[in-house]
Amino acid sequence: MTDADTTADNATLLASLGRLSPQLRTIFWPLMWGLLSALAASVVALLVPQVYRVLVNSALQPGNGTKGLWTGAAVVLGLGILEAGLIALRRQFVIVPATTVETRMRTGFYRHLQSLAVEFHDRWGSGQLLSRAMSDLNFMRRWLAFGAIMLVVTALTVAIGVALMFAMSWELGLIFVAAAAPIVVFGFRFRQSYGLVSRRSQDQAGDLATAVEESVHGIRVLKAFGRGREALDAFAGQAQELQATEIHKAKSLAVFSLVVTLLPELALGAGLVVGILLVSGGRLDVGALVAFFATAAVVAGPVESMGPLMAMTLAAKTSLDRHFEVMDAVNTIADPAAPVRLGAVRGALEFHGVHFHYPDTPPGAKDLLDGIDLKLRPGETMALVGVTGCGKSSLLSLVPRLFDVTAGQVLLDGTDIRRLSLAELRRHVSVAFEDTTLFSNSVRENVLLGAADHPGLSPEDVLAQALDAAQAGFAYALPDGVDTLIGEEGLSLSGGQRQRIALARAIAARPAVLVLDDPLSALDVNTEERVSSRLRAVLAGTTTLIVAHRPSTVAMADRAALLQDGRITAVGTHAELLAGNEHYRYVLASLTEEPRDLDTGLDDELPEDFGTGPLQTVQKGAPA
Ligand SMILES: Nc1ncnc2c1ncn2[C@@H]1O[C@H](COP(=O)(O)OP(=O)(O)OP(=O)(O)O)[C@@H](O)[C@H]1O
Repeated sequence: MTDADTTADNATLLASLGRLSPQLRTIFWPLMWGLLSALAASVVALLVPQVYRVLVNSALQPGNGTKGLWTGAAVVLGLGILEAGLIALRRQFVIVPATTVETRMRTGFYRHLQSLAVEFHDRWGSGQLLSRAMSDLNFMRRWLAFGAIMLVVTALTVAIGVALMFAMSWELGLIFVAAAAPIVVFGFRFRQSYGLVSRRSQDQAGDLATAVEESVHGIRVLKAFGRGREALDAFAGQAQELQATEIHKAKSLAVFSLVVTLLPELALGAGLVVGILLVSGGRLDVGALVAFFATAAVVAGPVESMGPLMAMTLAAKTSLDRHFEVMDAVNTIADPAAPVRLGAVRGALEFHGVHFHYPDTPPGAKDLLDGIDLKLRPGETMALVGVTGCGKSSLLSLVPRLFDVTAGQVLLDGTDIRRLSLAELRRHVSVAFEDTTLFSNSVRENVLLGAADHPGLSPEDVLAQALDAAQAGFAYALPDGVDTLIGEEGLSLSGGQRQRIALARAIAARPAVLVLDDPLSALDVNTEERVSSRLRAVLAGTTTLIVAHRPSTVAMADRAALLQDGRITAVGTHAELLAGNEHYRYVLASLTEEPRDLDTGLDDELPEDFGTGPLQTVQKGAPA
């Protein structure tokens, strides 16, 4: 569970449920009609005992025959059919509005997740987000369509039923209420304890979902290291914790239900004795006594269902609290109030006095980036070199504003990137990470994910050029060519193939600034050389900042910058730095030429019809 989860919202029930009101405004009338239908069904159910009363009293009158009996039976049957029809009507009224609210809230949740900064996603487990997006909203819908309406209707049914009982006999009414009062007190205490345990269970279910998600993702590592047993043990432990919570939950619900069922039964027993005494004393007629017990039977159902309905309402509160915990998370990386528009971008990138530390850095600790000054000329390729963990990836993540600087500025063509809209910034800046993420889509859709319209170039041209530049021609030889499904639910690609698709994606966006976080690490030296030489041509007009883990990657850059102790301590050509900087030589010596995930590139032969014409160079801002 994350820190964020522990902020268990202590908002009152009404305050939490009240947050639904903006959603309810648009579905107010269908919901009202649903409520009225349910209420009418209850009133009809309460009318039946009154018919019994008339029936019994008239049937017991000497000489009345059976005529009234049949009429009474027909009325009871008619009321029964009416009640069933009204219940069906309630379902009809609420089903569309409730699912509409659920869909709307789920879409809003997804939109909000997309907009939240990486820093938020670092803190929250994916299972927690998944369970909030799916099961919590699903539960909220069920509560809205059934629980909320039935709670109101149940309370009103009990109130009307008790009033009718008092009207028939205040003595019997008092006995029933005497039994109902402890239920209210007990119900109130139950509300508090059940709310806590229900929250715990929902959080634990979210953690369990995270565990499943992580082990599915990491199945290769778990298998390769033979850690399946440990993962299973850890999972079983978590599952048992959830089981214990669920048992606790079920037990407290069982105790509540016991009290709620037992007390009315005791009241009915006592009522029967008192009722017979009243009838024999002539203070109550037999019809009223029968009607009283028939009404008590109708009201007993709602009284018994009060517990589960209250519990459902509390769980719905928990679900809503969990939903709004995410919705209330502030987007720390947002558009400025009045964004500056850059127009044509040259691609001059500058880090000016940049400081940065992650949000979880202890106070007083030295910044990870401690005053970075670095200028990249338009069209220049700059390699970023430094020992492992010195902050290279972190520095790169500042350019597309995955994180914001904590001090200083990152400037694009002299403008602080925080003054641009995120959409504009990310149109100009494209990224490829070492750790590639491909979506469950075709190669084409993955590559063209961020591709903008380019005058004079069809999407097919952009795709072909990007695949060529990334030396990812193997895509044409896949079973369905570039329409082959890849990603989690598609064809498995090698590490190097994935990297090249991701690189093609970054290139297809044809950005002014390309940020590459060691995107060639999984390639063998020969393939890397081919990719590098194509990249050099393709990136001729694109400013590129590339993290290099291998000397060959450094060699393709115009200049290299050395990141050391949070600062850029040297900038120059590879040859200059090699000749004049000891730390640079030390870092380069520690870099390996071996790819971490060997990808031979043997499958890279291009189909005959690919790339036979003069290949166009992807130049920013101008059609090739
Ligand atoms: N999201 C994060 N939250 C908190 N700390 C982080 C986060 N990402 C990285 N760090 C920490 O910041 C430091 C620098 O990490 P970074 O990935 O930027 O280094 P790097 O130079 O790119 O390393 P490498 O060469 O091994 O890829 C590390 O100590 C790392 O643990």
